[in-house]
Amino acid sequence: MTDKARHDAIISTTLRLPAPAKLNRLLHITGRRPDGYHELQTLFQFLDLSDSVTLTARDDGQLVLANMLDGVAADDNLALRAARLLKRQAPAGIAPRCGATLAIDKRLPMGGGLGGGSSNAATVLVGLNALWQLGLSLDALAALGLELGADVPVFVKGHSAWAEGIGEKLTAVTLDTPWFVIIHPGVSVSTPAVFSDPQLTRHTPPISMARALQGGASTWQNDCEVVVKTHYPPVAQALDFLARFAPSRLTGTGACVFAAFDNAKDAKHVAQAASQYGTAWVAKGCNVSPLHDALGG
Ligand SMILES: C[C@@](CO)(OP(=O)(O)O)[C@H](O)COP(=O)(O)OP(=O)(O)OC[C@H]1O[C@@H](n2ccc(N)nc2=O)[C@H](O)[C@@H]1O
Ligand SMILES: Nc1ncnc2c1ncn2[C@@H]1O[C@H](COP(=O)(O)OP(=O)(O)O)[C@@H](O)[C@H]1O
Repeated sequence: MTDKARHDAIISTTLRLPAPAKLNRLLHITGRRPDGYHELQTLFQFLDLSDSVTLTARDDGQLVLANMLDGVAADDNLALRAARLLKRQAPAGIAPRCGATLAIDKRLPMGGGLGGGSSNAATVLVGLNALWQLGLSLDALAALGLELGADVPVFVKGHSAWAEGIGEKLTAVTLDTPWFVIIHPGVSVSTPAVFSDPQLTRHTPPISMARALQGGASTWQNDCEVVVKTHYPPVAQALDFLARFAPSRLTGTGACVFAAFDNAKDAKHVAQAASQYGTAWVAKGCNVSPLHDALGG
């Protein structure tokens, strides 16, 4: 098929894809790099709780955001930035006609530690790679995604992972898949502010992946928790509420907190009782990202 025939075959295509949330089941900060970024060890897991991203191919070469997100300028929107970045990788013959309209149906709280923005970006990279038939590997897309944010590669790769570096050195792992109650305590936590806090634990001794997995969920900690609890009392209150039922943790730099349950019934019961602590969701952990499920693995 010529480049033009290939392109003509796809211009009327629309893909509606999930952009799932993630949890950091464990998050250790093990050092600080000369560029100010922090070295991490983390266990990423996806949730069956997602934004939805609709990608409609267009042949005028334009990249258009169909809807704006509150407080995010179009040029800063990670979904649009991902599309622009990918378009620059298209072969010269078809690049001028690689266009798309992007519509984001937001369910995930922004800046909540669930990685929604990074996930939107990853879904756009993976989805437009398919729509424009660019044939880039997941590894190549993950490397591109890292230019947009430390969390983008894991969403591109699409499997629960042990991550090191700034979150980009990924080893796929299989974790337990409990039901989670996730609470957003209604405050906004700034990731840069947490990482620049003088009180942050920055030198947790690195552990091996095997040891982290052997220890199991009861041993998993988040090094950002102390600082975030101190500055945001509603986060501390939501953690204390969940801890009445099961071990509770912060995800990422917050503000969302979570706890794991064996069954949906118990999780729903706790979520219903959580209303005074914020917005609560019940979601199941998954080892394969809903994005990759939707694309057929
Ligand atoms: C720490 C995590 C864990 O998942 O937190 P959440 O953002 O999900 O809460 C992430 O790695 C965050 O990833 P992401 O949100 O993509 O971060 P970026 O945009 O790359 O960085 C935002 C800012 O956080 C700081 N930062 C981020 C990651 C890191 N490993 N070290 C850092 O010091 C830097 O100040 C950077 O300017
Ligand atoms: N498509 C997007 N969805 C969500 N947030 C976005 C998006 N594009 C840019 N952002 C910005 O990225 C920040 C981090 O968003 P998000 O990934 O949802 O949270 P976190 O990094 O805390 O897990 C938001 O506060 C917002 O300003």
